[in-house]
Amino acid sequence: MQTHPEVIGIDAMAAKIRKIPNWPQEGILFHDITPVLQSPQYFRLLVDLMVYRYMGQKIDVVAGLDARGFIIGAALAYQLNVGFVPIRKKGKLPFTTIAESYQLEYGHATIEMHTDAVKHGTRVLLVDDLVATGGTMTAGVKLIRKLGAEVVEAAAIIEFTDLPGGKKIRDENVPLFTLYQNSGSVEQ
Ligand SMILES: O=P(O)(O)OC[C@H]1O[C@H](OP(=O)(O)OP(=O)(O)O)[C@H](O)[C@@H]1O
Ligand SMILES: Nc1ncnc2[nH]cnc12
Repeated sequence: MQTHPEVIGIDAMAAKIRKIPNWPQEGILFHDITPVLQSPQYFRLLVDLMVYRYMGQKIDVVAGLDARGFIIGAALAYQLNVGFVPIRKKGKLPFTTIAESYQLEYGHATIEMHTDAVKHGTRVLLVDDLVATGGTMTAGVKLIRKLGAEVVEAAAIIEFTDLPGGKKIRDENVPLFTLYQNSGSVEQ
């Protein structure tokens, strides 16, 4: 019998995202991207799909949101041949910072950015793994804009369609690009 190689595509990549019910708290269906990152084929697909989207868009810098946005964002920045800026959870950056507090699906947090990370007019691509309520991504947009830079687009692997994150980001006049959309809080 003939065997067929696994078809590598967005649907197959999405199927690799592991769903953990009630983590980190009751009622949350946690979407764990580590199986995607562990696979050389799917990690490459994920980064390459974003590289092809942004390679002609005159991106000056990729900003990644703590912590999973660092993994995708740094690989993307390397391939686009631009710098990488980490937007970190409060208290981790050593130089002068600006801060923004926000709510997310399972709590609240504050993120910070170095004041010299971007300049007026810098064209920034903002990256994370997942958009749920959009609180984290929107806080990132606000930080970048406080420094006078432009958010060309916000990009993530997953967008939850049953939460208002996508709308919240687009209401800030920031285009949102996601590879995969699902009703995140409901077991499929
Ligand atoms: O759209 P939102 O409701 O804001 O949720 C999305 C954010 O939540 C997760 O990060 P988390 O704060 O759990 O941090 P981690 O990456 O350090 O786990 C995820 O990686 C996004 O950054
Ligand atoms: N359900 C979820 N899974 C993974 N990361 C998240 N960030 C916010 N909500 C999340």
